[in-house]
Amino acid sequence: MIGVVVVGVGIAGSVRIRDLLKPLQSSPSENLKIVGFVSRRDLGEHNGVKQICLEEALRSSEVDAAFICTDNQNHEESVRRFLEAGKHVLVEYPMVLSAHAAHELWQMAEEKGKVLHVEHIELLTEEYRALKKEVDGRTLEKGVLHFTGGPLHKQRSGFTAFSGIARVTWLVDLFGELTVTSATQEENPGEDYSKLTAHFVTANNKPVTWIEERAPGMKREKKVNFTFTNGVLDSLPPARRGSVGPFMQDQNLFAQKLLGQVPKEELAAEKKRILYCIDLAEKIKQYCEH
Ligand SMILES: NC(=O)C1=CN([C@@H]2O[C@H](COP(=O)(O)OP(=O)(O)OC[C@H]3O[C@@H](n4cnc5c(N)ncnc54)[C@H](OP(=O)(O)O)[C@@H]3O)[C@@H](O)[C@H]2O)C=CC1
Ligand SMILES: C=CC1=C(C)/C(=C/c2[nH]c(/C=C3N=C(/C=C4\NC(=O)C(C)=C4C=C)C(C)=C\3CCC(=O)O)c(CCC(=O)O)c2C)NC1=O
Repeated sequence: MIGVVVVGVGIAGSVRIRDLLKPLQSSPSENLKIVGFVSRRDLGEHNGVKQICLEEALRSSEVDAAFICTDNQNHEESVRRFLEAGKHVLVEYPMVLSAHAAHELWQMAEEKGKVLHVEHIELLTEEYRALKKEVDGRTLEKGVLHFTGGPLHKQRSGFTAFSGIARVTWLVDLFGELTVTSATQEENPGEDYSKLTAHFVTANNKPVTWIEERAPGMKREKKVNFTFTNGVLDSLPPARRGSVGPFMQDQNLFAQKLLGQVPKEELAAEKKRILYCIDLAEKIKQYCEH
């Protein structure tokens, strides 16, 4: 069995603990065993799982892997410490809040011979699968992806291009290579309002726009408007509810990696996409700062 600790017990951490306690039958996740969780708060236990301190988690020979489910600001330090301690790491997206740290930590994982897995559940939802199917094979003329949601804690979540990396990942997975041509951020701290607008071009020089807008009371929603040579897609296609939730699918993928069941080419493509998207986020940040 592969011993796992969950670090950070918020929405994501609680789902992780739940899924580790109840793996899908005959799935790779059955090889994972939760040995405890780490929290900066004193929680004692959660769903019958005991709290252990960070130092113990790093030191314990029972712990083979850590799930980093803390706020974005904490990811870099936690990933680094668990890799240094010789543990495999699963980290919730965004992996870290700078391109430099992302490349450095990936290199570190490779030197240590450890699996570094970044959760990207936005690619595993039925909503996205339906969209991808609709877009596949069509030629884009121009596109807009507009996300809205409630405000985030700026310090803990990091710059919008990183906290919203799931939208960048959608665009890259749908349309391939993108180049940032400009980006701006409007903010009204008094009203907790923020709006990021980033402009890209595709490899064929077609414009793509990403808008990430957050304010109190704004519904978590994604709107698309994609113009193709053969028509317009102006809403997300309907999707059925999947039988396996995205976090559980992600956990299975991580377990498969630990078991050496994922082909090298697939691992390399995934790493390339993750670092490529983080590099785009860094570019967007630079545009907004200048
Ligand atoms: N929620 C989701 O659906 C998804 C989340 N993610 C990613 O997962 C990570 C964590 O996100 P999420 O779980 O949503 O964030 P939360 O705000 O729910 O939790 C973040 C951290 O805050 C601490 N915390 C949680 N509740 C409280 C509380 N009541 N009082 C004080 N501290 C608290 C926990 O750390 P501690 O236990 O150490 O105190 C926790 O790890 C982020 O990187 C996010 O981007 C990615 C995809 C989907
Ligand atoms: C209800 C409040 C609620 C909160 C606070 C919430 C937080 C939240 N959801 C996220 C993504 C995500 N969240 C979900 C799904 C969920 N996540 C959930 O907490 C729940 C309850 C579901 C599903 C019913 C998915 C699939 C993603 C990936 C990005 C996407 O496709 O939207 C992220 C990562 C950053 C981002 O992409 O914006 C955060 C912080 N999501 C919420 O729905």
